[in-house]
Amino acid sequence: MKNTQSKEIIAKFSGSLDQFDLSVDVTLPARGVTALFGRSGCGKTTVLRCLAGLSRVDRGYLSVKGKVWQDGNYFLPTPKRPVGFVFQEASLFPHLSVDENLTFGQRRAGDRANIISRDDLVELLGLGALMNRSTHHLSGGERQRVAIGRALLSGPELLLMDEPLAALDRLSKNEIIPYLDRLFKTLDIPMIFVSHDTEEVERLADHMVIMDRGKIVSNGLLSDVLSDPALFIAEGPKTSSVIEVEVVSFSEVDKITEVRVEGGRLQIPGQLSDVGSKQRISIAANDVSLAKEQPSETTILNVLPARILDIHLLDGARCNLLLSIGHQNEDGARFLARITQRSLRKFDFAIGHNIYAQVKSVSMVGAKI
Ligand SMILES: Nc1ncnc2c1ncn2[C@@H]1O[C@H](COP(=O)(O)OP(=O)(O)OP(=O)(O)O)[C@@H](O)[C@H]1O
Repeated sequence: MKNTQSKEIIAKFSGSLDQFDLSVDVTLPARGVTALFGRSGCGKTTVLRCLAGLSRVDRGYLSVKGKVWQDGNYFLPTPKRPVGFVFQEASLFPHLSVDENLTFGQRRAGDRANIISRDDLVELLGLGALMNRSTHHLSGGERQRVAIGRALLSGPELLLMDEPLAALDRLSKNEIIPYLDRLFKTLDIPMIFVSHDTEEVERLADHMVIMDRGKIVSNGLLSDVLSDPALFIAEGPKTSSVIEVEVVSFSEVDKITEVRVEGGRLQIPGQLSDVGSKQRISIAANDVSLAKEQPSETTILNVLPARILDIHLLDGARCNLLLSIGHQNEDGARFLARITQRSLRKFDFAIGHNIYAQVKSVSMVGAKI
């Protein structure tokens, strides 16, 4: 296997597969979770299959953390790729217990290095009480926890997950996400998961890639991609932006948490977590309204000085505005506001204007280390 200087993942796949045209050229981080997002049929699973070596296009190149897995002359076959693959439905061995399923994964590792000890994995995934159980009677969420554990014990250098939570209902998703969140933060390998669900992406991903019709249309930090006003995902009714914050204080009197964001501060009802901790919050574009002057009397807790960085007209009556917190420069945390085009005209809002953003509600997404 050849080596290259790049320590990231470089993936270039182009060609036709069963009449589907794929044209992907992307560089992904070597650590953390990347969400692969896009409409049904845009090619997400096909990209995962190419990464795993299960599909082969005419022109393919893949290097993972400095090792070339394929290029014009060389193709590392699937069984030799150090990849953990998790599918939508956990394909556990029904005749084996949870413990034995994990052992099977461990055997696959051969002489590949452990990326996590079995004990730590069992602890982080909360599998201790399930070890002697047959896989027949596990819940969907439990099955997926075992499947992810088994994949990670096989010593992968890349973890690929194809809609691992899609078969679960909302309650089961809410149950499994904290386990995955804790686990993923401890792993030093790149993890790529396909998802349709922005809530799960906001919670688990650090990086986001958006596909459309076999091509990559956006690739970057989760917060940057989610706040791109021109992307099709910013057009939906539930569009929201994700911002990293630090908890600054909690008022026992009125139970309000104050957090610091780039360029300002926000107040959030309830006790979020310990002072000093890093968190991730989400602001729905529909919950943001704009004012030209600072409103003198309002019940809204968060009225933020902000600058308009971009305006994107949507079909119909509405538009998305990209805002940056603060009036002094454009380095503040960025988020989207959704207003009507009538209001845009009435107040004559334009790129570069300083305005006041009234944020009606902020929701906690999860803890970030
Ligand atoms: N085995 C196959 N034979 C023929 N065409 C296929 C096959 N698998 C996928 N395709 C086609 O390739 C295209 C991309 O499919 P792919 O499964 O990669 O999309 P996707 O983004 O993962 O979709 P979804 O979100 O619905 O799972 C689609 O047009 C699909 O119909």
